[in-house]
Amino acid sequence: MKKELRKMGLDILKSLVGEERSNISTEIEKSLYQTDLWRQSNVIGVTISQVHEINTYPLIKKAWEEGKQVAIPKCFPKQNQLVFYQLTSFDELETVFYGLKEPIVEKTKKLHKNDIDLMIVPGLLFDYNGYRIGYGGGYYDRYLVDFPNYTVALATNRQLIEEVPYDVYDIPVQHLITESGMRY
Ligand SMILES: Nc1nc2c(c(=O)[nH]1)N(C=O)[C@@H](CNc1ccc(C(=O)N[C@@H](CCC(=O)O)C(=O)O)cc1)CN2
Ligand SMILES: Nc1ncnc2c1ncn2[C@@H]1O[C@H](COP(=O)(O)OP(=O)(O)OP(=O)(O)O)[C@@H](O)[C@H]1O
Repeated sequence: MKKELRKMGLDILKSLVGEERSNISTEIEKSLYQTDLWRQSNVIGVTISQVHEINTYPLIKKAWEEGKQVAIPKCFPKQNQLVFYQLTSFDELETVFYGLKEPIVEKTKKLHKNDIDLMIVPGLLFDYNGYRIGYGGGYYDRYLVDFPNYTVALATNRQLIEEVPYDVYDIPVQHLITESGMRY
């Protein structure tokens, strides 16, 4: 079930191309910047987007411009664990498995969970209760168990569906922002 939905979510993201893709990204960004979530957060946790994902590069640049700190995850696959590092320049990234870009440990400083004010959680499909389908690593579900601050996801309206099946360990996101604004 989750597997088919994962493919569906991935297909939706991959179907976004050209001007439509950039318009959606811009609308999502504008909505995010208008929220208190963004304005009141000094440290933003966010992934380095891949080509088919909602573009996070502009958000990262905007955060730096506004004097915010940016925390980027690195995967530790053996424990399925994420650790966040403070990125101050795109030169501090390296490409790892699946073409994922991650912070270079030697060039960046580790950030503690409590220090991240707003976590932008990636996902492929979402429902109205904040349940999400991710890539299946369970990385975020594990990380968010004792995450004390705010969570938000960015997606196109097409990634928002009636109901996502969830398990006991799934942690819903608190907020979802699409090209129509903050949906919840
Ligand atoms: N840009 C970006 N970076 C990101 C994420 C993301 O969604 N987007 N992540 C979001 O979480 C984390 C990486 N997520 C990952 C999720 C799964 C696998 C993985 O190894 N998948 C296996 C199948 C796992 C299984 O089904 O048990 C595979 O593809 O072989 C790797 C990384 C952190 N960085
Ligand atoms: N808190 C947890 N403790 C132990 N195992 C977990 C936990 N959360 C998730 N898992 C395991 O991780 C695997 C993947 O979970 P799931 O399918 O929900 O991933 P996902 O939400 O799509 O991925 P992600 O959280 O990385 O975006 C599951 O097989 C589950 O057993």
